[in-house]
Amino acid sequence: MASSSIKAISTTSPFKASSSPSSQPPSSSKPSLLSFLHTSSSNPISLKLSHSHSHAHNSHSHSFLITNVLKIADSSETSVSKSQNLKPTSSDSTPTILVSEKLGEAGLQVLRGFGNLECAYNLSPEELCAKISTCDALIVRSGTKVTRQVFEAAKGRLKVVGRAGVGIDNVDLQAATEFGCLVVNAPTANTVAAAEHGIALLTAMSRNVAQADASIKAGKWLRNKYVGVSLVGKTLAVMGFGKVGSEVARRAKGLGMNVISHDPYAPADRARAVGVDLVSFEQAIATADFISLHMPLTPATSKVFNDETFAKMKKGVRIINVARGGVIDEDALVRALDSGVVAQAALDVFTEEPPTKDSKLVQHENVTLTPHLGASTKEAQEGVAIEIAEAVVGALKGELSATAVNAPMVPPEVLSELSPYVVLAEKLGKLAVQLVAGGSGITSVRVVYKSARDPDDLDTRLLRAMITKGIIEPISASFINLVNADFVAKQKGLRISEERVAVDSSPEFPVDSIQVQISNVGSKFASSVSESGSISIEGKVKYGEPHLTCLGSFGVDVSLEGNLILCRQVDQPGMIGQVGNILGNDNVNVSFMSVGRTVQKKALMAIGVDEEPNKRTLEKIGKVPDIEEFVFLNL
Ligand SMILES: NC(=O)C1=CN([C@@H]2O[C@H](COP(=O)(O)OP(=O)(O)OC[C@H]3O[C@@H](n4cnc5c(N)ncnc54)[C@H](O)[C@@H]3O)[C@@H](O)[C@H]2O)C=CC1
Ligand SMILES: O=C(O)C(=O)COP(=O)(O)O
Repeated sequence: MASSSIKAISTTSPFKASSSPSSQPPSSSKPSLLSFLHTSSSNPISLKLSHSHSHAHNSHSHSFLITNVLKIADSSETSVSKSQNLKPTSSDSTPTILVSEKLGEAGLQVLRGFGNLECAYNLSPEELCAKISTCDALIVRSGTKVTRQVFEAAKGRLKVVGRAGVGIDNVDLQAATEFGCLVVNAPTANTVAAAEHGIALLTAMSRNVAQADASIKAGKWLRNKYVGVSLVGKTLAVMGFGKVGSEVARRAKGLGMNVISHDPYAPADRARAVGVDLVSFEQAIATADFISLHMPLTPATSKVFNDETFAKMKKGVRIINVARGGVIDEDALVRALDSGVVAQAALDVFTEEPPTKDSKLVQHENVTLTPHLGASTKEAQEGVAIEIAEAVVGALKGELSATAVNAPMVPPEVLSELSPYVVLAEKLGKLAVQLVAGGSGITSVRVVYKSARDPDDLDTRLLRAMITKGIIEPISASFINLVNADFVAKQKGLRISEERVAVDSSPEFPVDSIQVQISNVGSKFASSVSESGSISIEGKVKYGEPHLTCLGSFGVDVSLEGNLILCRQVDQPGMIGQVGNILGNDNVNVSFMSVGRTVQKKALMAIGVDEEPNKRTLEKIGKVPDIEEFVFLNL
């Protein structure tokens, strides 16, 4: 029903259609705290916009509302995610946290104080999959592979994976994102430990400490065999000038080494501040006497040290790897060691851990090995354990983690400032989609933020995620959260473009208004169609509350709460009374009423009602002469 003059009646909103009745969350759900970060694409959930949802919004402060956006562990909400195929949580719905590798006691204490803690080490992949559907959080180190199968086996219950350390190459981030599972890591507490281990390997290797130790224990006294090389004055190439790399560089400078670094993303001034020149990859490997690896394992860095690159190195180069085994082609390294291109290697990490005992690399005389000990100091392990425990507990409480790996990191102060706009964004998304005829076929959404702020000073990712949530959830079985909003939008072919318009208002407020435009769709309420042919609505935050301020070309001022009847009518006396009478006679309580008008003698009436009027009442409104169209919306 897209035509402008036809009375468009929507008594049964498509947003209440459920994909499968059994998958419907209980209508008594509070706003889904758990739900925002929690999703399960394998676990379709119908998306009835229950009244209680709106009521809860009404009755809580914005600090509560923002938790609606972020919180994932509200006990009363677990039923949303468990509505099908899911094993029940523990009966008291306290979150269950599985720790699958050894974690420092201080971190375990934090976890015990918050949820049911289960420590189960050395689980096989099958055992992990069997267990995971009873867990809300999983904490791992580098030894647990958190694969897609794990997320599938979680059946929607797993909300956060905490990596007690830096490297997240053992977690399938894509799968985590698709399943709406937040991944957090502990990126800072083991930096020094890893750097110190790098230096330990550098010095031990250059003076053959491990080999000499083994020989003396074997009853030998080989003073001539284990003559080493000096470090002072030698060139060290630090590959990856991040947290660990820069600490290694600093320490190597202290040893009198000339340090260069290659890192395509590191700022040159940060390197200069440590007295390090950033150089190209080729230059680094061609000039270095020692090469220390400190980049993450990614598709771009996988086997970046291979036959071709070893061939470009200075003959007799020495390599230290405390990063990830996968950045080196290990067979190529054996060849380079055999040919003498690489004089020595010191390795803490391996493509496969543990490496096989008979691996040529492991057995090579010129190779010094440690079993992934970079982070293994008492201090680092306690620090990492606390860092990850706090991040996981925070995530389970619904706070956005500063160490989220697969979700926008929004600092708490930004979050608190944006909170009313986050609510507005979701409401606008929900409202916009309800204006689309049939509620579907949306492919292109344009969002215009009017703001007096400098564009760099306005982070819209959260707002975009909420608009996406508002648009997609009511019309699909997807459950959207901050983790998977962009992914689900893309999957559904929904393109969301954003535009910022500078306005001359107070920069004290981050956003002046948010406009949502949906193009190339029919509208069930023609008045919402702007001159450009798109459904267009605009909202503002007023007194901390979301308000609809523009609908198509009509200026309105309507609180975006609860149930709303929008009527377009001839601008003449008596219209409000007639509609008000119908509602009153049918026992429908009106919470507010607002009228906007245009010069063409058209008026737009917005009526807030306590509950959805029945079909007959709505039909009576439709029959009022001079009401040209109307729509019922549930916000
Ligand atoms: N052996 C162990 O126990 C430990 C290993 N690690 C590993 O060390 C590595 C570095 O950790 P952090 O310094 O904390 O991480 P980080 O993220 O602070 O630093 C990584 C740096 O690598 C750079 N980088 C990315 N791609 C690169 C490329 N193609 N070439 C050169 N540089 C590139 C990044 O720009 C970044 O500056 C990670 O792989 C981590 O998993 C970290 C701690 C302990
Ligand atoms: O933090 C990292 O990236 C590490 O490699 C440390 O690994 P671990 O926690 O000791 O298994």
